[in-house]
Amino acid sequence: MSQTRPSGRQATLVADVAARTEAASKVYGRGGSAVTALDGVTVDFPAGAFTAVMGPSGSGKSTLMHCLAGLDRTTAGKVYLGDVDLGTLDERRLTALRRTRIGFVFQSFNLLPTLSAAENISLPAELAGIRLDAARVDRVIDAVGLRGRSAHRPSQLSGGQQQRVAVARALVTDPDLIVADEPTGNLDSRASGDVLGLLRSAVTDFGRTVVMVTHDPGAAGYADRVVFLADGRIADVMTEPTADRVLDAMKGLTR
Ligand SMILES: Nc1ncnc2c1ncn2[C@@H]1O[C@H](COP(=O)(O)OP(=O)(O)OP(=O)(O)O)[C@@H](O)[C@H]1O
Repeated sequence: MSQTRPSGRQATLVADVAARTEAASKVYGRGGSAVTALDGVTVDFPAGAFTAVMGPSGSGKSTLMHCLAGLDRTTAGKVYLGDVDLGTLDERRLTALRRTRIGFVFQSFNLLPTLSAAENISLPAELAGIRLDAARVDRVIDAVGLRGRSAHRPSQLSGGQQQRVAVARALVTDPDLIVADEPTGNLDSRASGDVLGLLRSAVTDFGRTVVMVTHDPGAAGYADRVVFLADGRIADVMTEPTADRVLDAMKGLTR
């Protein structure tokens, strides 16, 4: 992957905050077997920016992402999506918010094998009661470079193409927040570059907000800023990251 900073990054970030945590803590288990995965994390995710979350294995990246996206709840502290305090929502409302306001991209693509690419893209929106016209789905398919593949099932697509379907699915509802958990973990460097370029473009060209967990300094180089976690706490925040600077910062965390 390129060691230089990809072009297209915004020089200044917008002041609005798409999501944030305030003294968020998450403890799994109880008593002697309790594990503190997040330990008082306060962090903002600016709207219209691409933030990477990095840190050593077990530092709390996935836990932070899951709490931010309403897939899990904090033990203490608060998580906001825009002005909404997720802790005040019951399960039904939290599910509705996830479906309508958050787009997800996972390492394992999570596509339904019996559905076409186009159906995989539109199904979550339809489940959330969002009407999508065919032209909109076509536009998103074009944007991820899959014109001519929309009738293909996942098994008829490469890994990189499947992940592009997943990115299109995350984009199609114009969500307030796109969370990506190791989106390039199963891809070769070329397909990784394609997917990261799409996430970058979603931010630069369409004003979306992306938060991405990654182990890859090259992938973090596509972001506007990198939040580093260590032992469930914020260890550092880097703006205008390059792969080399990220690598150095990671070495500092694991020493
Ligand atoms: N469901 C769970 N039950 C108990 N402990 C958990 C659970 N999920 C995570 N943990 C623990 O919480 C800590 C943080 O885990 P988390 O998965 O958030 O870290 P991570 O930084 O995403 O790690 P990795 O890079 O290895 O994916 C770890 O010590 C982990 O073992």
